[in-house]
Amino acid sequence: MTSKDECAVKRLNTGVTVARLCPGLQGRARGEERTITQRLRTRREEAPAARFEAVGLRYGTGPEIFTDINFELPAGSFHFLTGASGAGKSSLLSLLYLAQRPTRGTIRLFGREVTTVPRQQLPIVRRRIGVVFQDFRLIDHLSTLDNVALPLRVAGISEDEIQRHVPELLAWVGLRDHMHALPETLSGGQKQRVAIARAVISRPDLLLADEPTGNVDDRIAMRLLHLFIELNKLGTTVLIATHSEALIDRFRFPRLHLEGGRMHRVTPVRDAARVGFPERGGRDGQESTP
Ligand SMILES: Nc1ncnc2c1ncn2[C@@H]1O[C@H](COP(=O)(O)OP(=O)(O)OP(=O)(O)O)[C@@H](O)[C@H]1O
Repeated sequence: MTSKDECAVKRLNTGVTVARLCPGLQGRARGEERTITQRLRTRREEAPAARFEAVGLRYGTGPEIFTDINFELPAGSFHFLTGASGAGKSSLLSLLYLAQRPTRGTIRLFGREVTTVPRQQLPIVRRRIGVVFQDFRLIDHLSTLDNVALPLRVAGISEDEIQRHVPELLAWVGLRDHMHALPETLSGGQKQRVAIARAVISRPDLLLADEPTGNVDDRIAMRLLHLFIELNKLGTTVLIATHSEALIDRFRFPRLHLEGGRMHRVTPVRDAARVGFPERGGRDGQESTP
């Protein structure tokens, strides 16, 4: 990472800059930002970003990996998703981004029942979701810049806007010198940052990230977390699947923990009294003292 990139990443704490960098889609044009207070007021009236009711899942004829999952992601919330390897974190995320349907139960996204939605209507819901996949899923023949620009191009954002925002966001995540590189020439950590930039560039309503800091060092991991937090302050509901105790300990966000096919809500002990009560921008978790 160059020193210019480092300065850029430090600016992430402002939030205002993230709003400028990630222009968003559909009615969230630049210059039309709602204030945090307006967002808070609106959020109270918003349906939960996601709601699972008695959800079960099995692959083929295998055992049920989820027996009875019930939980809700309130609009604008920030949660970590934890669980031992094989507990079902990636499977839960795949239900949330509609890559598969549950064996039973009901899933609502943004207030809409999606379990039975016809397949051709799924892209409308998916467009509101940004995903950072554990295996990145970059498009091999597209450069870093083109991979990240993809959601904006699909949404019909002008090339002018794309050329203004994408390079700046890439510089922020430390990829200024790799904008024209193909994925095969990037390290695991660099690919991960491309995947993150692609997921956040459209300022989705719901951001799902599967081990988004698994391939980077602690310093960059903290910076990427700040990017998610700033996005969350702008209204995005965030769910991050992670094994990283460093992240979980350092940031006092509530945890959804998968174990034995069920979901358990874990309230950060240090912050137990405050969880659920909006504070500093309405988040129910904040970074603890480093
Ligand atoms: N496509 C699939 N077909 C069959 N079984 C699967 C499939 N995907 C996952 N599983 C099984 O479902 C269970 C949950 O897997 P999943 O990958 O969701 O767990 P995880 O918590 O994300 O694990 P990790 O932390 O190791 O990434 C495991 O037993 C796994 O073998």
